[in-house]
Amino acid sequence: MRTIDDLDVSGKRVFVRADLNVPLDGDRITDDGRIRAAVPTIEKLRERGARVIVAAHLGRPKGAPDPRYSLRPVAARLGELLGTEVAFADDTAGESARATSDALADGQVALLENVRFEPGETSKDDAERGELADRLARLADLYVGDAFGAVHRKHASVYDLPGKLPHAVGGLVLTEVEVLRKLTGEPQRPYAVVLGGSKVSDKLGVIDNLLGTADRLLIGGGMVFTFLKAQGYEVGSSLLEADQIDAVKGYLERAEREGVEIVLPVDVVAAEKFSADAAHDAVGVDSIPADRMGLDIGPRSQALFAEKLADTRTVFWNGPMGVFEMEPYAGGTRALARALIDSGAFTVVGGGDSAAAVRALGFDEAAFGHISTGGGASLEYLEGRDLPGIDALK
Ligand SMILES: Nc1ncnc2c1ncn2[C@@H]1O[C@H](COP(=O)(O)OP(=O)(O)OP(=O)(O)O)[C@@H](O)[C@H]1O
Ligand SMILES: O=C(O)[C@H](O)COP(=O)(O)O
Repeated sequence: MRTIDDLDVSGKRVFVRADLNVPLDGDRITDDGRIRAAVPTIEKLRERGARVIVAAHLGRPKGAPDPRYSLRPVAARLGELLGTEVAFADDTAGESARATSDALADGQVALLENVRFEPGETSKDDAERGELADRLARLADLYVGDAFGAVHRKHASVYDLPGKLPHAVGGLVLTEVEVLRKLTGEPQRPYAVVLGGSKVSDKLGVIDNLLGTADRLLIGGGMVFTFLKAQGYEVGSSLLEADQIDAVKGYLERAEREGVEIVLPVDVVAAEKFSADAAHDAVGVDSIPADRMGLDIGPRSQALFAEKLADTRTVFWNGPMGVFEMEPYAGGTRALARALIDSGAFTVVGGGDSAAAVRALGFDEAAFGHISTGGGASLEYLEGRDLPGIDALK
């Protein structure tokens, strides 16, 4: 793969696909880790006289403009971090984008509005994605793929656009891949993978593959309830992927056959509603009330998970153990991060919210082996799957 050092960027319009999918509270950015991670590549291109056009997605809007998912606040933060103004285009590939791109001088930076406001970005239809990629290609002379957190998505700006412009891989993607490679070769054992979070349907599928490589799989977060249901427990109004229950039963059987230990919570914090001030209690997994939802793993599970991690030598963790953004449900994630540090294992934490949780809960990032910007992307890399956003750069 060509890197940005192989490109002659001076005076050229360089399209950088970054992952700037940061958590927001209204229009306040609650963790800017992904923006910080995007800065070095942009900075390097600017220094070499490029006109940098940054594109990214935010959240999962439905292929149409939605002010809740505007990247405007991100443009402001990116400008602060770069120490220069970042122009903002009100659309992604329309008139504003063209005018903004045309107005850039050497060394200047612009950010386009959320690429997912365009239905072509996430379309399953090759022609529809191709049409958007054609419009994006007209904005630039060169393409740099640096959105590590989104390289597992076969999306127009990640997968189709590099085919239409001379392209290179960005520094963030290179760094991430270099670290993750350590986990795919011969990881030091015991090797544990901890899965949590809320993108349950996305991530349940990786388990089958992980059973072939990990010695131990610890399950927390919203992922828990499909497992509990598969074991015959009632889960109240917790997150549940009902159509995955049979698949999960299969994973449990395969794990048993192959001697991979799957560690599930023994208690959860069950709340009346999805709110910080809702009534909540820790209950055994066999007694989740029908009108409550599990929003964190409970104290007995925290102790169990710490015990199961104590002797590990390598750990990959993706997905918070609970809704850490609300203090009553942050205990599981806090305890897990502490247990990882105490284990002394080589630990990779992956994912936008997982990394944000580590920082929000006050842990020192240096206490972990690596904090990756990609959650789903890292998991798919570890599975050995083809990643469209990397393949397209080859
Ligand atoms: N039991 C639960 N019920 C509902 N939401 C949960 C639960 N446990 C955790 N979460 C939520 O999961 C979210 C993070 O999940 P997600 O799968 O997106 O992780 P991530 O680290 O951001 O990975 P990625 O980079 O793939 O998005 C958090 O916002 C957290 O509040
Ligand atoms: O948050 C992430 O993992 C990446 O930004 C990709 O987002 P997505 O899961 O909505 O495609």
